[in-house]
Amino acid sequence: MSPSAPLDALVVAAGRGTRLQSAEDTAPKQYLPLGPRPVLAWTLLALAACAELRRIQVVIHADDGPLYAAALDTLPPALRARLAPPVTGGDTRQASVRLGLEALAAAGSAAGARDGHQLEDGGAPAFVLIHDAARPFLPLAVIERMLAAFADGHEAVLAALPVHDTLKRANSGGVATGTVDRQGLWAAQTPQGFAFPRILAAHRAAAAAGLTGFTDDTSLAEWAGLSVKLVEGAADAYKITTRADLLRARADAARVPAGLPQDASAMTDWSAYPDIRVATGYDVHAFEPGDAVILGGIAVPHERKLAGHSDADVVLHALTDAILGAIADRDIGAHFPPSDPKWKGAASDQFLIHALDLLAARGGKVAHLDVTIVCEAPKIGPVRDAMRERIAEICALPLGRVSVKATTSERLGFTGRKEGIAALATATVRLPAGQDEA
Ligand SMILES: Nc1ccn([C@@H]2O[C@H](COP(=O)(O)OP(=O)(O)OP(=O)(O)O)[C@@H](O)[C@H]2O)c(=O)n1
Ligand SMILES: C[C@](O)(CO)[C@H](O)COP(=O)(O)O
Repeated sequence: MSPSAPLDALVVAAGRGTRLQSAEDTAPKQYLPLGPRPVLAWTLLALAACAELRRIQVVIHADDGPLYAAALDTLPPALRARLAPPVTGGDTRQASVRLGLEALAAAGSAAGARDGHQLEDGGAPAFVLIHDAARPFLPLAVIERMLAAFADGHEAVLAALPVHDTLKRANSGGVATGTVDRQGLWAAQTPQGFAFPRILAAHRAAAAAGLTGFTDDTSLAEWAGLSVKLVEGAADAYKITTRADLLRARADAARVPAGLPQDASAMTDWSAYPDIRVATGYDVHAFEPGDAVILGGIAVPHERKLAGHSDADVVLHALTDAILGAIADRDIGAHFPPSDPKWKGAASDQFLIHALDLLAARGGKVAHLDVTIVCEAPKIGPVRDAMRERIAEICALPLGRVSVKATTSERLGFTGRKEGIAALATATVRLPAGQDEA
């Protein structure tokens, strides 16, 4: 995939959610609320985090026009402008995907003419990511792994997770009849990404052959002879299928900092945030005996660990202070006193999330984060990207807005003597006008 090859997403949202629906629910699962917005709106926000994505085609049920319109009302204009007019789906997921693909193909032949919609059609895409509306919390890192696979020349790419549970086959009476070898088994998620002409042809061929039973697009692609490349999916990209999944999603939505959906920066109209603030944070922790340090939210194997009341993650602590600095709201110690036993051994992502919540409460957004780690060891280069990904995930930021750097202090001072690690962070945040109160 060349950087300029047009990439579109297709979101299938025409199902009825029969495995979840009960008397309590007034709508199919993709329109049920998860905090401030329905499932489908979260899904679109997550996809829109991908700056390379040109347009999103949603496939809806013929009965769901008003529900779809209400879902769109919860989204910012910048995102709505990237949506093609919705098209009506079919009786199966397979049929809905095919109808969505046909709409994207038709965009190629009727550029700019559909429904007088403001979106510049610009032709059919070169690549398409097909995604379930029912998977609202797709991390941007998964999309980035898929784009990397396209760039490596793969024409069909599946986000999937290795199966870790022992698998049983059972009879209709619920009695085990055998154990399935899980070696080499993966659970398919979405997105599933394809060279657009290849998946369109495959779906057309399956329909022409009267084959209607494909539960996902990569099984159809395999049938059509495409080789499917697996990339690592994410536990967070789970599908809402049952009521238990819905309750899990409601809890997850509550943990996402208010006003900071997953693509907060990618979709932001920054002109609405004229108050630009840059603040710094600094933290130091000493080494003590151990076998790994926690840095930037990940465990880095090392001959020592960092001593501290919490997990002693200097990187997340420095970032937390930088964000608190930008909103002039004291420092991490004031919010999370080391004297409070509650924070003993605490994972530091919660400190950072608290600072992000305070920023969001003022209507603000993070524009950029930059950290410098000062230590002789461990080596930061090999874990830099994992650290960036974890920070981006915690802060709901695109990866391109998170920077991690490292330096030694030339064997000078306490870091040079390998007595501990220091981290310096800079946060650039943007706020709406009028946030001057102390
Ligand atoms: N005719 C269909 C069936 C499913 N889907 C979409 O495909 C995704 C994955 O399907 P699934 O979880 O099975 O959704 P439902 O079919 O709605 O659920 P159920 O099988 O419980 O009825 C969902 O986003 C769903 O809206 C669709 O667009 N058209
Ligand atoms: C596409 C899919 O979400 C991949 O896991 C899945 O196949 C949808 O099928 P379901 O059986 O209807 O959940």
